[in-house]
Amino acid sequence: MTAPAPQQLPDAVVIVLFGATGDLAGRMVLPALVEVHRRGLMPDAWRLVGVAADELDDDAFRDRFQAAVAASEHGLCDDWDEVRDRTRYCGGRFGPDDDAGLPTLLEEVRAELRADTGAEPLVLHFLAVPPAAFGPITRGLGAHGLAEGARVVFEKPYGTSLASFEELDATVKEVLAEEQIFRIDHFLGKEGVQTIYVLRFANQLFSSEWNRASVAQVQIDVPEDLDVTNRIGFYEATGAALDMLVTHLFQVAGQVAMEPPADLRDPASVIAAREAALRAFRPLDPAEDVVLGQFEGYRDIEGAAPDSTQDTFVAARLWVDTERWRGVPFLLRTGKRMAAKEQRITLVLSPPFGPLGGELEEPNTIEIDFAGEGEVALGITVKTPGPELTYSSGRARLDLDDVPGGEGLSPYASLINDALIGDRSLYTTENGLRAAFTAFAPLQGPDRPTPLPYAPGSWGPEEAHRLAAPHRWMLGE
Ligand SMILES: NC(=O)C1=CN([C@@H]2O[C@H](COP(=O)(O)OP(=O)(O)OC[C@H]3O[C@@H](n4cnc5c(N)ncnc54)[C@H](OP(=O)(O)O)[C@@H]3O)[C@@H](O)[C@H]2O)C=CC1
Ligand SMILES: O=C1O[C@H](COP(=O)(O)O)[C@@H](O)[C@H](O)[C@H]1O
Repeated sequence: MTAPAPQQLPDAVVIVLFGATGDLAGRMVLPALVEVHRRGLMPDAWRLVGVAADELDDDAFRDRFQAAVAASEHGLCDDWDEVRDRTRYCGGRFGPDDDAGLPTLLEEVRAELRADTGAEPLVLHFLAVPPAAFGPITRGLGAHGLAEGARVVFEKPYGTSLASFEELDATVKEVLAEEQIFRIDHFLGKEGVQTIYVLRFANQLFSSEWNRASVAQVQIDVPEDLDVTNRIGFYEATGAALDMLVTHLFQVAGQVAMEPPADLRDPASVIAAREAALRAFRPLDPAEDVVLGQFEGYRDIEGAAPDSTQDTFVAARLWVDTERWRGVPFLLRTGKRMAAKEQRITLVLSPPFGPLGGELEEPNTIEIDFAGEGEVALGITVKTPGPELTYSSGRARLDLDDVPGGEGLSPYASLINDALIGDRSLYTTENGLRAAFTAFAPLQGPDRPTPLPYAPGSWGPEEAHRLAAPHRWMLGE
C-alpha cells in the first residue's frame, strides 16, 4: 500500500524523547528512529533531543544511544557519526514547575534547523515514560510554550480503566487538541496487522467472505512463552487482561471487524471505521465469556503476593454487534509462560454447502500471522493425490517478507513515520479507547472471575477450550 496521499513529511523536525534513558527508549524507540532515518523517511533536517532526569552531557547520552542502536536488530547505520551529531540531551525533571532548560535547548536546535531549511520545524514529543508522568509532562509542555503546533506521542497504557482514561484524557486535552495526540498501540504498527486492509479490500476472494455468512469464528491468538519475573512489579499491578486484551487485542479486533472506510487513504475515514467497530463491542460478560488464568509458580516469584489473584492469561469471547458480525464470536487469547510465542488472526470459515461440506473435519481458514515480518496463509482442503477420492487439509502461505519490492518496517518505525507525516490512522483515538474501556469494564468489577491455574508451557486453563466450541483454538493442541 502506498502511504496515505495527503500526508506530508515536514521540511524539518525535532524529536524530543522523554524517558530517553529508559528500557523502551533503548530497545524500541531509539533503534526505530535510526531505522526511519536509514530508510530515508526522515526529513533531511532532523534532530533528536533526549530528556530524562540523569544529568548527562550530550556525549554521554550519544554513547548510550549508540550502544542501544548497536545492540538492535539492524545495528548502526552507515552514516552513524552524522546521526550522533544530530543528537542533544536535556537532563532534569521536566514538568509544569520546572522546565529543566528544555525550552532554551529546543529553541537553539530549532534555530539551527530554521537556518538550514528556512522552514519552521515540526516538534514531535515522544513520551516513553511511566504513565504517571504523562500528565505532568503534558502540563509542562503547555506551561512552557512547547505544545503549540507540536505532535505528542503517548506510550501505553493510556489509562487503565474507563475512569482513569477519562481523567488522563481530560488533563491532556487541557493542553492539546485531539489531532495533536498520537496514542501508540504498537500492534497496529505491525506489518501483518496493516496488511488486513489490503488483503480485504483488494481481493474479492477475501472481501466477499469477510462477514457472518462465511465466517464462523474470528480468533486473535497471542500466546507468549515469556516469563514475567523481570517485570513482576508491573505484572502484579496490571495483569494480562489489562496489559494485552483491552489494548492490543481489542485494537486488532477493531481492525478485523471494521466496515470498509469511505477512503482508505484518508486517516479520518480509517479512524472513523475502526472507532465504529470498537463502539459495537458488546461489554464482556465475565461469567459466560471470559476465562482468566495464572501460571503455576507465579506466586513464588519474588515480588508477587503469596495469595496474588493476578491474571497471567486471558481468553475472552467478544461479540461485535454489527450487521456484518452479529452472532460471530471473536475469540481473543493471550498469556505468559504458554507453550509458544505466536501472534495469529484466524478467520474460521463455515463449511461450504455441497456434496462434501457436511463431512469436512477441518474448517477452511484465512490466517494472518502478525509476528515479525508477517505472513498470510490459507487453510484449505484438497484432494489427496492418488486413485481414491479422499481429501486432506493443507496450508498455503505467503511470507510478507517475500513480497517483491517490499521491505517491512518495525512497528515503532512504522508508527514514527506516521507521526512524522501526521497520519493518525494507526493510532488509537479518544472515542476508540473510550469504547474499548467500556467493553472491558465488566472485567474490572465484582464479577471478575478468579484466575484458574495452568501449567507453565501449556496452552492455559482447560476451561478456555469451552469458549471456542464447537471449534477449537486453531493454535495449540
Ligand atoms: N519496556 C517495554 O517493553 C514497554 C514499555 N511500555 C511503556 O513505555 C513507557 C516507559 O517504559 P519503560 O521504558 O519500560 O520504563 P523505564 O522505567 O525503563 O524508563 C522510564 C523512563 O522514563 C523516565 N521517567 C521515569 N519517571 C519519570 C517521571 N516521573 N517523569 C519523567 N520521566 C520519568 C526515566 O528516567 P528518569 O527517571 O531518569 O527521568 C526513564 O528514562 C511506560 O509507559 C511503559 O508502560 C510499553 C510497552 C512495552
Ligand atoms: O506491550 C506489550 O507487548 C508485548 C508483546 O509485544 P511484541 O512486540 O512481542 O509483539 C508483551 O509481551 C508485553 O507484555 C506488553 O506489555
